[in-house]
Amino acid sequence: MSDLLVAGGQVLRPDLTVERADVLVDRESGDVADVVEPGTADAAERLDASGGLVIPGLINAHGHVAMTLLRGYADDKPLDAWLQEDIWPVEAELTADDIAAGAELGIVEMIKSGTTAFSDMYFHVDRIADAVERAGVRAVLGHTAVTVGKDDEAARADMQRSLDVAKELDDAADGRVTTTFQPHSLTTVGEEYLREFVPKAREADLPIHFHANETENEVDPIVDEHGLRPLEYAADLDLLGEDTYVAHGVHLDETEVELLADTGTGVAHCPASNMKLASGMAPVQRLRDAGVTVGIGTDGAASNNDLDAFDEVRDAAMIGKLAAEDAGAVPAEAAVEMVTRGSADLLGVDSGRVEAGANADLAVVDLEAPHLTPAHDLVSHLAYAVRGSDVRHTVCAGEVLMRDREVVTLDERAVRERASEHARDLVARAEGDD
Ligand SMILES: N[C@@H](CCSC[C@H]1O[C@@H](n2cnc3c(=O)[nH]cnc32)[C@H](O)[C@@H]1O)C(=O)O
Ligand SMILES: [Zn+2]
Repeated sequence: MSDLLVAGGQVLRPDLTVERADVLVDRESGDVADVVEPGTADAAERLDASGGLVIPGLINAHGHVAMTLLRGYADDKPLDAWLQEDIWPVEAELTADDIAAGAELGIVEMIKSGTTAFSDMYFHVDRIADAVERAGVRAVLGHTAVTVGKDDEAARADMQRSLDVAKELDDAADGRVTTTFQPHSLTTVGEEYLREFVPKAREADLPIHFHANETENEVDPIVDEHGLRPLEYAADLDLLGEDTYVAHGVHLDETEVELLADTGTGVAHCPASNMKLASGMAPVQRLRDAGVTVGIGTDGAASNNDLDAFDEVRDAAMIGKLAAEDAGAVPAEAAVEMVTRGSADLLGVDSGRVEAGANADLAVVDLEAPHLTPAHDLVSHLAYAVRGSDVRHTVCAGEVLMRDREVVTLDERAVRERASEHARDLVARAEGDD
């Protein structure tokens, strides 16, 4: 038998109701086989969910996982200054081994806080895919291309690399890795390169992911140069569509919201990063009202500064109310829906719901804690009160990744030690070069 039974707890159903049930997992297919009456099924392996809530593993729709190495390295600056003065000079020194160490750290952090899938934009992506494979999580990866500051040959090579990596790594790690073509943003990739390479990505049927409308500094130059709003410019470049999702979408006008809705383009909302870099407040309720699919992401650990998706759900609910000036905006159900079904839609994975046939990507949240007492409404708790450290077990593709708060696929202590070493050496190299 290759079944796993997550037994003895309550289960969050796709309609966001909660019931007492056991979840039967078919480890062969990696799917949920059934959600059954408590005590009516048995299996070769059991995970104890008593006193807990079984939820779909959270899905982190946008980030840069290896940036865990830069956590706390540079804070308290706006995006442009932060990237140009602090982050890019250090990233220029990053080796493939650094990125492997940072990716492992980020993945361990996500497994520990109940995240089973993430979307990532970075480089040395083969090493990130390798970490994903060993850790057992699910990821949508890609090589992020930047052309500003590069000569024509280097710029074209970077764009080509984004295409090549997306083709090569698609379906890696037994299908747990899929890919996107990734121009970094509309201001860090020149128009000529977008005109040349976006059609190639479309031809190859590659989904597309890029940063858009994150800060006002990113909007104004496009309006000045093209006389178009950034997403109108993106539409003109054939960048929008059902298999495109943009990160951020903070500064959007009404035309752009409609463009997103009409083209089926998704938005990965990153509330903590937007607050920390003072980028602005994404109009999340307006996007949802217009029918835009919104997922939730942490962005990199250097602008957050953690990868706990529960924090992000709470931030999304909070800042969504501020942005709409309405305490009824982005209610708990909406926030929970975004980090599960919404993010799953963006990533193109059949996760984010505990239901027969869906991927068995699950987390069990321990409810026996003072900050989760009493339990009037567990969806409210998931949005406003649960923390990543409340997660007891994590399962992805039917395999147990964390049991009783202990990560079983990677050695947490070794991963932390290796990452600390790489981070220290990296910063020494970068600062020594000045
Ligand atoms: N720096 C590389 C490739 C970029 S990877 C993705 C980039 O996104 C950067 N990044 C992280 N967070 C954000 C954000 O919020 N907005 C824009 N870029 C970000 C990150 O530091 C990283 O440099 C090159 O020059 O070719
Ligand atoms: Zn980002």
